[in-house]
Amino acid sequence: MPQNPRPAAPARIAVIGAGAIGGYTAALAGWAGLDVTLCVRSPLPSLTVESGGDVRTAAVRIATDPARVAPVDWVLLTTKAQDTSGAEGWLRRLCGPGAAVAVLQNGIDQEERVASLVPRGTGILPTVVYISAERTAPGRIRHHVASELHVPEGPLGTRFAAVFDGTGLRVHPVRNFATAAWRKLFTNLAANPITALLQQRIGALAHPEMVALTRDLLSEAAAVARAEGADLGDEDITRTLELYATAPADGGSSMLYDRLAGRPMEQEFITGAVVRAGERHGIATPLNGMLLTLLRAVDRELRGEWPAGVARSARGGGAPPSAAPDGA
Ligand SMILES: NC(=O)C1=CN([C@@H]2O[C@H](COP(=O)(O)OP(=O)(O)OC[C@H]3O[C@@H](n4cnc5c(N)ncnc54)[C@H](OP(=O)(O)O)[C@@H]3O)[C@@H](O)[C@H]2O)C=CC1
Ligand SMILES: CC(C)(CO)C(=O)C(=O)O
Repeated sequence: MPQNPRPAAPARIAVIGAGAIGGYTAALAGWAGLDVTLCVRSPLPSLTVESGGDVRTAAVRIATDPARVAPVDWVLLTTKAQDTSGAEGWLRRLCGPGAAVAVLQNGIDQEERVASLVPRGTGILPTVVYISAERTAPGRIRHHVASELHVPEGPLGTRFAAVFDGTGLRVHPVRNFATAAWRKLFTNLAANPITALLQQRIGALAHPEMVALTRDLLSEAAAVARAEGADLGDEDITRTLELYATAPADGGSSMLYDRLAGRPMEQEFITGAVVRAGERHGIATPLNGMLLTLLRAVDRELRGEWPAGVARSARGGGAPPSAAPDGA
């Protein structure tokens, strides 16, 4: 028996995406001594995270080319859901034998989104993200509140929780993951579309009219969630309203940040997931449907797909055409 066995090598982690969630989770893992490679689409000199008044540079290696990375133990996929297929090059290089991918994305179909993009036999861990963070500039992340992930109970979830033990990121394996995913979706169904459409922060949801609208949106979604097999009830609606009421008023949502930065939004995977599931079960979702239609209109503008003359910017900031001239 050797007298001084060598300590086990730190787990090798690759995080795909250097946005709010990727940047924050990569930084926590790096500060805890894990071996972290941050896989980026847009090159960055470094990554800095601001949390609780502290500003620190993350201890991560930054990679820009999938051809130059080696297989790791865990891949954290943190792109927006609509960018999942664009990450295939990274996934195929990073997933060797024994590797697993944790999908840190909002919505309900995380596993299905990734299954065809990874080598056969790669473990896929859908992951519910309870973190509020914002990319304020390239390579600069502001952490607002919370550092929790929920994963399905089982060997993969246990392995994942063990890797992140002591990093500050709390990983909770949960028995009924479908319910956990829908419960998280509830927290997005009002916050994300409403903040993005209004371009206002979470504090906007505190007004009594917004509370009533949120309750109606979530009641509609609860019927769909139950039809999908999730165990959600009125207490989940109340819990979500409490969450909004106690969230920092100046926090936002990932959809608001996309709108403000002019990036495509995730509406098809959040509001769209409810509307599509409602259609499958013959359950009407008029409020969510209306939000989806409005979000799609904004998204077309963000993608530059508006017919000429229709975009908001084309109307300019001047007086409407019918306004009477000064002094008339
Ligand atoms: N922000 C939040 O508070 C929360 C977000 N979520 C969810 O987490 C997920 C991630 O959100 P968030 O971190 O906010 O998103 P961001 O937009 O902040 O970050 C996404 C990152 O993915 C990168 N990316 C996209 N495609 C690729 C690619 N092919 N290769 C490498 N990087 C790529 C983007 O690169 P580029 O810099 O080039 O745009 C960007 O840096 C979403 O599903 C969101 O809904 C969940 C809970 C809270
Ligand atoms: C709004 C929040 C932080 C959860 O409530 C979120 O999940 C998001 O920004 O997408």
